Amino acid sequence: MKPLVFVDRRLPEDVKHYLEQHCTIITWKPDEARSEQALLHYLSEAEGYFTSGSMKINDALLDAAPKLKVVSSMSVGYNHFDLAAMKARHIIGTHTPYILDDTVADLVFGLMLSCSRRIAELDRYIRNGQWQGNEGRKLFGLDVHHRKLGIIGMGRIGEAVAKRALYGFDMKVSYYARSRKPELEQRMDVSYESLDQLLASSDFIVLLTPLTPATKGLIGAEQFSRMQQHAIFINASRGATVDEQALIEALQTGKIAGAGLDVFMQEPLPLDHPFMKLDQVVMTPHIGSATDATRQQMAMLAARNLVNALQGSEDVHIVPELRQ
Ligand SMILES: NC(=O)C1=CN([C@@H]2O[C@H](COP(=O)(O)OP(=O)(O)OC[C@H]3O[C@@H](n4cnc5c(N)ncnc54)[C@H](OP(=O)(O)O)[C@@H]3O)[C@@H](O)[C@H]2O)C=CC1
Ligand SMILES: O=CC(=O)O
Repeated sequence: MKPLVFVDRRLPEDVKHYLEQHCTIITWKPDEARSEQALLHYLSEAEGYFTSGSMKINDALLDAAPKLKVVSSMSVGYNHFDLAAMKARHIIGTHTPYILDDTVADLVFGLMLSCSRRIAELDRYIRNGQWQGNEGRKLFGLDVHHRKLGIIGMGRIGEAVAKRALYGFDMKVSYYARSRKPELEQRMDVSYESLDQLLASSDFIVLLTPLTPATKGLIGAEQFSRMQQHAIFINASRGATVDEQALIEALQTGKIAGAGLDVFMQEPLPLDHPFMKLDQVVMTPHIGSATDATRQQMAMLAARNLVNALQGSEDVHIVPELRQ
């Protein structure tokens, strides 16, 4: 008998077809309200759960899903996994690393360029009928090329960002991570700096760590105070890695020049959020990996992870903390 799996999102046709060959799929009914209660009901019989990160995989969910063996997340980040709760129940938790690196790195560069050359702000300027044609320096921005980029979290995506900076924009690149990376430093012209050094010396600072207990609030008031006044800060990791109130103050008081944000403490961001009033902030709605091609590959990889894990195959991207 095929295992029952709950799928919490619409799948591309070929991914659905692949899953159906190996599993019996249950999913939301058309127009069904996506309540937690309904989800727990669906999960009560499921052996597999295909998710995208919107639900916390915690004790409450796992208690309601006694047959669950595998949670396959269509994301590389897995801060929605309560690792202790999953470990205690021997749940296999999988994610989709590598295939989205270039797509996310492209967005990071988009945010860097948009902040420094004021693309979003000046788009609004034209649309508002403000363009006179004699503005001069008023519309000037900052160069990206030949400046210094500091990457906090030099993993898969960090490396893809570094590549663009070094080979596309002739930038100087330094990084901070938990461990120093001699192999990477040999392969690419990047150098390790302490967090404080990196913050003080970089023109652009890109945050790309996972959200963990150690990175929660990693960048706060003290860190913003170390940055240069012309620095531009980009967060593409998770909202909670930054103290948003401290970021707002740093922007309002001119401690830093701008911020490009793809992730927020509260998503979707409420309309009355202070970021909305800051022209020097460029925001995107958590779309780092959101291209058709990349999302298609992520969906297929998540489906293969689910099927392979249910079949006991080792060809599965289990998150590091849950590997045997
Ligand atoms: N905005 C979006 O749409 C997307 C956001 N993301 C986010 O990006 C994150 C990174 O993804 P990816 O590059 O694949 O992950 P990796 O695991 O490859 O890289 C993570 C990096 O963060 C570093 N790191 C971890 N903990 C700390 C810490 N406490 N202090 C300093 N550095 C730390 C790691 O250090 P070390 O190498 O020393 O272990 C590593 O260099 C994801 O977890 C997710 O949150 C991912 C995809 C899309
Ligand atoms: O935020 C997206 C992810 O893949 O993680």
